[in-house]
Amino acid sequence: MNILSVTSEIYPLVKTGGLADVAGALPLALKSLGIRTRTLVPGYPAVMKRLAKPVERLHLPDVLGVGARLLEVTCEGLELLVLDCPALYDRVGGPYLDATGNDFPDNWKRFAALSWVGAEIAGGLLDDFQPDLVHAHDWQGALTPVYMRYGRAHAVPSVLTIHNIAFQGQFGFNIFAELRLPPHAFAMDGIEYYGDIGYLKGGLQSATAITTVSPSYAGEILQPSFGMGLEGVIAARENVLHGIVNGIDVETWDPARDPEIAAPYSAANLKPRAASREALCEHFNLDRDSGPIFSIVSRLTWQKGMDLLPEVVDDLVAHGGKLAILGSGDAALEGALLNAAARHRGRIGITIGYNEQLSHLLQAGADAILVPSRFEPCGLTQLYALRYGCIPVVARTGGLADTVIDANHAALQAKCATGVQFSPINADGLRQAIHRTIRLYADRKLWTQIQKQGMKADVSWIRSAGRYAELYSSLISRTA
Ligand SMILES: Nc1ncnc2c1ncn2[C@@H]1O[C@H](COP(=O)(O)OP(=O)(O)O[C@H]2O[C@H](CO)[C@@H](O)[C@H](O)[C@H]2O)[C@@H](O)[C@H]1O
Repeated sequence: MNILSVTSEIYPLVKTGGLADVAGALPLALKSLGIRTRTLVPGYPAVMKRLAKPVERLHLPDVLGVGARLLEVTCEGLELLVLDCPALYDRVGGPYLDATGNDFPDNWKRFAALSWVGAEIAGGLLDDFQPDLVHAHDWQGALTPVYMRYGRAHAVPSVLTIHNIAFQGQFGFNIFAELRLPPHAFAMDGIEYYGDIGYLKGGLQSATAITTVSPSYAGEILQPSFGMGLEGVIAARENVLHGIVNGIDVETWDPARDPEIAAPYSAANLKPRAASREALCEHFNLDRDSGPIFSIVSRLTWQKGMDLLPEVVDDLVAHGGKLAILGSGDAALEGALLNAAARHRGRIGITIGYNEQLSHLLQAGADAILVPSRFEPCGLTQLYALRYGCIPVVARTGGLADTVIDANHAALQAKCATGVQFSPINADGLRQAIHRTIRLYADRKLWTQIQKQGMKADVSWIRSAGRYAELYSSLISRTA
């Protein structure tokens, strides 16, 4: 089976969040099931500099009006097709934002071009690679099924995965002519979205099947409170909606072999965690007392519930806890958390920024991680935490609810608890969850039991890759 994946990020080449982790890990997991995935990604500078001896497959003189090349290369075990289009991607900044943090004004064209090329490949652009199915991700890949539907690849099945419905790719009608879609694509069952153009909306209308990254979130996005305006579109396609929980790359995230942590350890011997705890205290300038260390590895945004933190930190410290924060995002939140750290020297430490290495040390050295997200399609940090014996303290929503077993009385009795869940998702809920975690931490035997139980949880891709494989097969056989 040949799959074309279309994504705007892929670990380890370019990552701003969980999409990159999934786009990077799923092809490797599918490979062991005999499924070959090639991934189409934009040739940002971060990608181009990682490519060793890429092969130029095609010169594309007119990708929505700009010239481009399609390169082929294998990198870190991933088979990549790189859209090298300097006019669209050779920029200072990240994949979506310029150096000052603003959206590139032509993002609509940058990702329409990616999707257009994806659809062309589905339609037979490459003589040695005919995808049996196309798997597109988020709004940046969402026009792929749209171009397929209105073009020559209409018979090839497609899957669109929603990783974050908060980002929908909505643009003014004025771009329509430049997208080179037929006039009838601007319709309610196409890409028209409240008089504008909706990339994710169009993708949801056009893909053969829709997935999101946990069963609970698949149910939630049918409701107005989570669907962010798309609940009606999704409800109309509920019969092709699937929730498949994410796995993690258990090779990269393995406390027994992780070069980024102070000492390797496993569930059989958790003692070496102490070395990472010490390194973490050193980095974040935290007191060396035995109080529990909570951690945060997150975008500092409302989605992630990070605005709740300033409201609970004084209480966390008053109860003997410490907090190590790694994140960046909303400037006002960064300011509030820097202020909290300044008020609580030795108890709260913060590193503003994105730091992959440090995120590993936090999982290995902290006692618990706080994930108070307002909504969370799946969430990956709690899965890394489970694998590292760092107790996840999570809001009861989406994939967080599906992957962490709350340490309630029954679960503790049955020895199956792996973390702490809380609701309602507000400052009081989080405060209560922190109190409960501190009480659990005081019982060292119980705490170790929860750590070990979490480390036993299957967070690998094996099961979920199997579910994607089943879905792909069923769609391919239906359209064959
Ligand atoms: N400052 C920092 N330094 C280093 N690493 C940092 C960091 N901030 C975040 N990260 C890392 O970025 C990733 C974040 O992934 P998440 O799944 O938690 O959320 P995200 O909202 O990006 O993903 C969306 O897509 C994914 C994938 O489907 C869903 O799990 C999720 O629910 C959805 O919102 C993790 O690998 C985390 O360790």
